[in-house]
Amino acid sequence: MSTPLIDVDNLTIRFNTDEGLITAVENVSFQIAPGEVLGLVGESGSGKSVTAKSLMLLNAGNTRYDPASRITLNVPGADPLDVLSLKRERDMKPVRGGAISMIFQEPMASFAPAITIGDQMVEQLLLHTDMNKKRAKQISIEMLDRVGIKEPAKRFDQYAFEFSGGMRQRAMIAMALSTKPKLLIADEPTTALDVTIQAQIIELMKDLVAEFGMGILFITHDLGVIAQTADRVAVMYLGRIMETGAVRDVIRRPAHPYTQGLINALPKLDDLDAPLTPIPGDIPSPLERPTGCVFHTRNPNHVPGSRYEREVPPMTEVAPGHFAALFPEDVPALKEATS
Ligand SMILES: Nc1ncnc2c1ncn2[C@@H]1O[C@H](COP(=O)(O)OP(=O)(O)OP(=O)(O)O)[C@@H](O)[C@H]1O
Repeated sequence: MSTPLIDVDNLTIRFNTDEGLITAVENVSFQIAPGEVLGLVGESGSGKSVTAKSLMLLNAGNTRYDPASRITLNVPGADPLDVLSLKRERDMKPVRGGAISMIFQEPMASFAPAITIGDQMVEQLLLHTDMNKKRAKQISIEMLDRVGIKEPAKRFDQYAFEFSGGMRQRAMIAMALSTKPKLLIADEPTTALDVTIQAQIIELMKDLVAEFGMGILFITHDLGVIAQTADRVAVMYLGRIMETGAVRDVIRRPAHPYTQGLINALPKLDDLDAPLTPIPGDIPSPLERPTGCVFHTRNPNHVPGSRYEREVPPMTEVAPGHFAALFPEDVPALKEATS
């Protein structure tokens, strides 16, 4: 990979709580290149949002980043930025709505109810660019048009409550993209939408990646959405990456039992009578993180007493560019190659 836009290295995030220090993300590493979409997938509570928020330093006040964690933002033409070292609000400007923008599942949360959509878009542009108000209005209307909002000049003067759900999502994308971010973080951006609008939004995002060449971190619990949108995927469980690689390789040939479980839990459209096979058990509380491989307590193939109970398995390359958190002796292809 050429210089990645964002380089997350060994990220460990803990939270100080009344019950003690809990680990939400542990030794997570990934990179995103310009024009690349990385999907981050996993069940609720696996640490996807906390990971994403760390890129913009948006986690709550009780967050403790491990000193060995590094997040480096490489914007072409600028010096590499050590994100976790930023302390002052004004130094954070590049990562908050400048080089990085974020869109959320619930667009209402992104818009102030009593300010028009247009004024909010203009305000954001004035904050992050050198353009004047007239140009900011022009760009905002162009962006509303670009995301498929009809009569954009009229819509510019309306409030979020006057928009339908799908339109609000489009407006939020327009606002997030108007500053031309280098990296877009999309946290479950289509979960609340019906499937037709969801498909339109996904197509729109793909077009925009091609047009602007930005990188996207796309977060979802839905593997089907990942298959449609991402180039590569990282599968998270209880704060750790279990498997990562090109999306087709990971979905067609999942190597880790957790990824296999997520795929088996999906309904099969060609066999609606087939029983769904959810992953057994619930995600343990972060206060009771299993030792060794965090998934061993739910792995249906777990052999009691095996080293997975004590040791954290390394990210083993199971196929070129495709890694899984397994000891090498448990990867069938590697076993054949080495024996
Ligand atoms: N400020 C905080 N203080 C304590 N714990 C927190 C805090 N923020 C997040 N957590 C915990 O961190 C863990 C990971 O949460 P996160 O929201 O990243 O999960 P997620 O994978 O995005 O799930 P979802 O799909 O439900 O959004 C959870 O156990 C959550 O309760």
